Amino acid sequence: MSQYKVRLTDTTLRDGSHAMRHRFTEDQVRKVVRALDDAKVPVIEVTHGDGLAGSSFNYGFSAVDEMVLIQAAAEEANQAKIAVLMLPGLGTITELKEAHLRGAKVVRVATHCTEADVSIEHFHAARELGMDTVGFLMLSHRISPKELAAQARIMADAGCQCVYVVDSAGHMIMEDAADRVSALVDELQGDAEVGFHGHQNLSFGVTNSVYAVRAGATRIDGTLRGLGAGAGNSPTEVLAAAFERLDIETGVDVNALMYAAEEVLRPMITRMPIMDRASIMQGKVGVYNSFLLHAERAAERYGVAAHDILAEVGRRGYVGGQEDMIIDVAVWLQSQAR
Ligand SMILES: CC[C@H](O)CC(=O)C(=O)O
Ligand SMILES: [Mn+2]
Repeated sequence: MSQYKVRLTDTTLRDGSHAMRHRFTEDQVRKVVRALDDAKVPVIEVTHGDGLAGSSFNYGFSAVDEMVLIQAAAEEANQAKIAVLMLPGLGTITELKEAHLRGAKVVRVATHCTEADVSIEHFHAARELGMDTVGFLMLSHRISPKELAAQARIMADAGCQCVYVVDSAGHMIMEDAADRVSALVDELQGDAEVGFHGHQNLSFGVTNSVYAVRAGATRIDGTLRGLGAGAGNSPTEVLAAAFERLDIETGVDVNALMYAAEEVLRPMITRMPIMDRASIMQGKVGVYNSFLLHAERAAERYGVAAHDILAEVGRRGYVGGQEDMIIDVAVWLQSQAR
């Protein structure tokens, strides 16, 4: 019997939505959910890339109302639970209740790593609805393992059943992930599980996930073909194959996942995330991956380089939710060039 057991969550239809500019159609969602469900992936996340109610001028409009997509996903899934992401303040309990009515069974409440207290009400509401609850501490590299563990404690005390170390910038390298996961496991003492969400900016998404599992994480995120924000996520099919080789039990069908990645998702992809100059810069300086497309748009508009914008955003320490301030940086860089 394997020493390690892990529950995979696939977020192609949420984090992958960033790379798709939030253009997934209902038919695409149905096909991807069917394929992931056939591969026995236990949790599938479906929402606008920025979570419930993310469809907006600031974050980019969804092609199809996310509630329609959530319901379609719930209709297609036989064994998988459908998860939704929410950022308190953007998504509210009103949207959470509607997502639940449409069939969502899991909510992942995402906050900046120092702001766990803004999730308390959302966890209370989700538990009252009978949903599974997950906390998502974004940009987890920005604070020490000990400080992160204190934030995880706030989430667990509010009713969160699994707290994730989230490498939103793909900045972490091996022990960065392991030390944070260990600190959370020590702090939570079984009051909540610990998860890990990796990105590929420095090509460590899968390796960091292995380190996270060995440090005690029991839930790991991925996306098919690594479709996701910035340089993309840890690819679910690679995680599954690597875990199989390492005797880490996932319960998924690796061949069915490879089919899902290659035959089902690949033809839908309009922009494949890569480790290019801008996304490597995000990993190097620790900038939120969701900023990439915003920086590219500002770069084109103001005639400056996206990687320069992202480097400056890193110096200024911006966090998720400050997307509009990327324009300030682009304007400032343009003025410096004159
Ligand atoms: C919108 C939140 C963000 O994309 C969540 C996430 O996947 C991350 O921080 O990596
Ligand atoms: Mn992500």
